[in-house]
Amino acid sequence: MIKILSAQQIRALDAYTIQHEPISSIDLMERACRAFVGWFTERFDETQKVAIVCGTGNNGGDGLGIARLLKMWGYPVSVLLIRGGTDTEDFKTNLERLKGKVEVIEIASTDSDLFSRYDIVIDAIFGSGLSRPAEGIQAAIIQQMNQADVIRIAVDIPSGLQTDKLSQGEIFKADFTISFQLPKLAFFLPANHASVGEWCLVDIGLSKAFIKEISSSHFYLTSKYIRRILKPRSKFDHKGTYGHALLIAGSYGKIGAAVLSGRALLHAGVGLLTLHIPQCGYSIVQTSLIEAMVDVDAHEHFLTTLPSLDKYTTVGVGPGLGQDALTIKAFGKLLEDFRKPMVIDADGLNILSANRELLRTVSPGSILTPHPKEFERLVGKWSDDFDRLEKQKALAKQLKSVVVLKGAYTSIASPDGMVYFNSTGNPGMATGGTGDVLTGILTGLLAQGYSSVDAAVTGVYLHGLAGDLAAREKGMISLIASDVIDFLPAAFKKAMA
Ligand SMILES: NC(=O)C1=CN([C@@H]2O[C@H](COP(=O)(O)OP(=O)(O)OC[C@H]3O[C@@H](n4cnc5c(N)ncnc54)[C@H](OP(=O)(O)O)[C@@H]3O)[C@@H](O)[C@H]2O)[C@H](O)CC1
Ligand SMILES: [K+]
Repeated sequence: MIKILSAQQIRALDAYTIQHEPISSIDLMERACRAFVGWFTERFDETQKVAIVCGTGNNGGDGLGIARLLKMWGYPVSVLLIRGGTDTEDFKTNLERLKGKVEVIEIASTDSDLFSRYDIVIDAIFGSGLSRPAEGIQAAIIQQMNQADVIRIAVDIPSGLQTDKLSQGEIFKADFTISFQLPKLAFFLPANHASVGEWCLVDIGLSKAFIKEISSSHFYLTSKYIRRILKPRSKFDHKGTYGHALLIAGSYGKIGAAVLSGRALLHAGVGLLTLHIPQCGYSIVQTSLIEAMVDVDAHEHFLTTLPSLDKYTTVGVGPGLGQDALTIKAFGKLLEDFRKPMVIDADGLNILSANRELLRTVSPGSILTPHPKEFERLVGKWSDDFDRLEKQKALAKQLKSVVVLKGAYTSIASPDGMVYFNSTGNPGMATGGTGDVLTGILTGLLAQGYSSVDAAVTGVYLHGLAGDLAAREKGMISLIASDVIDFLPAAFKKAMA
């Protein structure tokens, strides 16, 4: 997985690389400029008229170097320079190198058609050195860039966006952000999507030894990391090796949630599956999930009783459960009696929110899978995405469990304060039942003996990967939860290849 470092750590990484490679800072900047231009020239041809808006720090220095290289590549490029703040040495060097090659226009005020003659605007005003909201002429120019009818590309991080803190004021709204070597925490927070756009990393050869050594509590999941976790099967394995899961789900009119979750659970590789459902679901489940055993509740419509629990490796509970008073009672008894890690989702989470005394009976090592609304019921309102992240970490610590907060970059908080951001999935998955599918996958992995954190990161990754494979085949609009299950085998194969 890829470490997500703070602005301060990135500066330390810079300095370490310069010192130990060794490489001069201007040559490291040149490497960054080349990496950016490599990305750019693959996507845009020389007919594009380019404006590069530069500040006077190293982000601006990057912009000047990029201008020189693009000019060499034959692009019609101009530099718009905003003075203010100290000129860094590398900025000055690159300004010197630009003389006589590229037009540099110093701008001290905005006028409405500043960008009307360009096709692409590259933002190199501020990078990871931003320490306060953009103001004055910088803020006005950023606003002007955002209003122009151009393609907007940010160098390293959109100007005005803080790397790892709450951002305020004008922020550049990039269509693309080309970031050096490592992603920034800001990229994973929902509120920043409009500013970051589609981001990608370019390698500028920063010290791998330093990155290995430095500690971080935020990570970005990669296929390589997931591959290392997934365990291949061995010849002498048998059904028992892969656990016996109990799935408690479904109520009258919502038996589908139990079927979706059960199907996903089976495809996640569990050895045996028993579904506990109300009587109204008996023939539906026996017909649609022939590989699963069924244990029927005493009630016709919803959960009121529990089977004996000791033969089950793990329990998944919540999809389509409902919140009848008798269900709440049975759920409370489940938490009391089943003292092993379990997966709690949907109405299981809503029952916890409405009966907070039950929170202390959640078995340590469990996995909770709220979407933002369920999360708000659990922890209350948050002021911004950073506050939400802190609440997620705090809940994971309080329950000694893993909290999976579903969304564009689903985040997985472990009890020890680590947070993993998922790298798969797509908006086509915002459709009924995909949460039930995730619950099934997580329960299936937990039943096979994966640790709660490994089951959560792997399950979330595979769930999103299956959704990506399904979207590639069927498009995002028509994608439904069953498609995610259908592509789960391909996701496992791809992740283990
Ligand atoms: N390893 C790498 O990732 C490399 C990154 N490079 C590039 O370097 C920038 C970071 O450059 P830096 O000089 O640290 O800072 P910025 O260019 O982002 O900002 C310039 C200065 O602006 C001042 N500042 C901060 N906030 C504001 C504000 N709101 N208004 C006005 N001025 C502001 C601040 O100085 P102060 O003393 O005023 O705090 C900044 O120093 C990184 O993003 C990359 O693009 C290297 O090129 C190669 C390696
Ligand atoms: K920038």
